[in-house]
Amino acid sequence: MLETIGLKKTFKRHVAVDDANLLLKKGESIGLLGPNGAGKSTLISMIETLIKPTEGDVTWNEKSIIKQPDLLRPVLGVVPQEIALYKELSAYENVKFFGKIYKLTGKELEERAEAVLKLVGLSDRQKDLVKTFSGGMQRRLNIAVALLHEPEVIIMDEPTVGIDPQSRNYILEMVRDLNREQGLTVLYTSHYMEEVERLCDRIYIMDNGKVIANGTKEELIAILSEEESIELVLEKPISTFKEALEMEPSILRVTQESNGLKLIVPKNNRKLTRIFQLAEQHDASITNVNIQIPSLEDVFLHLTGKKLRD
Ligand SMILES: Nc1ncnc2c1ncn2[C@@H]1O[C@H](COP(=O)(O)OP(=O)(O)OP(=O)(O)O)[C@@H](O)[C@H]1O
Repeated sequence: MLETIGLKKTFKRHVAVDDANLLLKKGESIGLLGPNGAGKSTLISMIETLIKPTEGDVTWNEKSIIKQPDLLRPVLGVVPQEIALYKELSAYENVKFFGKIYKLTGKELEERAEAVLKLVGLSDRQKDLVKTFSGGMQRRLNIAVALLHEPEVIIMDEPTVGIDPQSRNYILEMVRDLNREQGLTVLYTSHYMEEVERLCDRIYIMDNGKVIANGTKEELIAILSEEESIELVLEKPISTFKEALEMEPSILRVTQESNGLKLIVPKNNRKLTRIFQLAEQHDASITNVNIQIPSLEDVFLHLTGKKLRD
């Protein structure tokens, strides 16, 4: 069991992480969601014992790893946000190099190297130089390196940023299998709500250094149980129509979407007639209306006032 207790990190006068309490139980998969600068990487770096907290503690099976980093390090795998590989070496050479850092040698190293390359689907490219790999293949190799020493816990910091959909899908399926079938405990940070929804048992939402909510997807959505969203598909954007909707007391929030507007309104108080009246007044042509129960994205917006990928 991995736990952060009142964790805080201050850089000069800027509080990057403030009183963060996270609990990651054995075999669980948790997601850490937050906009840029929310403090996710700083929080993770403290768990990885790469930076020291200003206040608070991180415990592994109830023992402080701030005091004894070596309790967690041997069982922790880390997939950093930036790809950390030697581009002039082959995939196999990279894996062997990092294996030696984990103190693997001889037959054991060879077996583990083969196993992780197979797991990430790179066995047939193992002799090729990393510089010839696509971004997605490099990410997969980065994950292979993190799994070499058969960790119990893996921390992945946005492991699918900037890669092709096929590699992304491969990585998501692999992490899911490792968690569900092999019991690997996973802490996964992402900008992609759908990834966290797909992979994680529980989700922590961070903003401005604070953990502002946590729970299962259903629990988080229940925060908005009194609300629903109305999607208005518009022929073309009309800024005065958006402004008029924003002024309307019965409409809680208005956000711009690619093909129109999304409104959050109280349940049972949709005031659709009023919306259509305003559309007419502002010459806005509504081509479609969808009424939906809130999504996790709506919860995020409700809690942080921001879209996840602003
Ligand atoms: N070494 C540092 N010195 C000063 N400020 C820092 C340092 N590291 C992070 N910060 C600041 O702390 C805040 C949190 O940053 P952090 O990188 O943890 O956010 P994040 O949620 O991981 O964002 P992203 O998704 O962009 O990686 C930011 O305002 C950042 O500028």
